[in-house]
Amino acid sequence: MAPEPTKEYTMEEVSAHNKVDDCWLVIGNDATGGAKVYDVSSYLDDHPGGAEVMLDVGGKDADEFFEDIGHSNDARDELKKHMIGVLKLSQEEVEKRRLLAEKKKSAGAGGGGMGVIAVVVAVIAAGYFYYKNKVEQQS
Ligand code: HEM
Repeated sequence: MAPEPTKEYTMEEVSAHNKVDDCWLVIGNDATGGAKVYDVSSYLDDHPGGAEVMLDVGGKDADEFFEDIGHSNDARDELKKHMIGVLKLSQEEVEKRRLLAEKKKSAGAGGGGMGVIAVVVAVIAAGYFYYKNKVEQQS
C-alpha cells in the first residue's frame, strides 16, 4: 500500500487552532528534520509541564520553547503521536528561517566560545605573573 501523502499546512492555517479544544503547534527545525504541525488538543491535560504553557504557544511556532526546556526522548516519542502534517513555508519564510538559523549558529560559535577562551587566558596569565613575582621576591 502506498504511504499517505503528508499533509501540508501554512502558518496561517495553523494560527486558527489556538483554543483549549483545538490546539495546534509547530515544532521542528532543519536540524530535527523540518518544521512539523502537531495537534496537541488531546494531550493538553496530560502534559507534565501543564496545559497553560502549550496554550500560550497554540497556533504558533513553539520549536524554540520546546527545545529550550530540553524535553526528554520520551517527550519526543509522545510528540510523534500528535503529528498531523508538515509546515508549508512560502519562499519568503524559507529565507527568513535560513537567515535566523545562520545568525544563531554564528552567535553560538563566536560569542560563548571566545568568552571561555578569554577567561582561560586571563587565569593562566594571572598565575604566571603571580609565580614570577614570588620567584623574584625570593632571589
Ligand atoms: C506535543 C508537544 C509536547 C510534548 C509531547 C511534551 C512533553 C513533555 C514531557 C513528557 C515532559 C516531562 C519532562 C520530559 O520528559 O521531558 C514535559 C515537561 C515540560 N514541558 Fe513539554 N511537551 C510538549 C510541548 C511543550 C511546549 C510547547 C512547551 C513550552 C511552551 C513545553 C514546556 C514544558 C515544561 C515547562 C515542562 C516542565 C519541565 C519541568 O518541570 O522540569 N512543553 N513536556
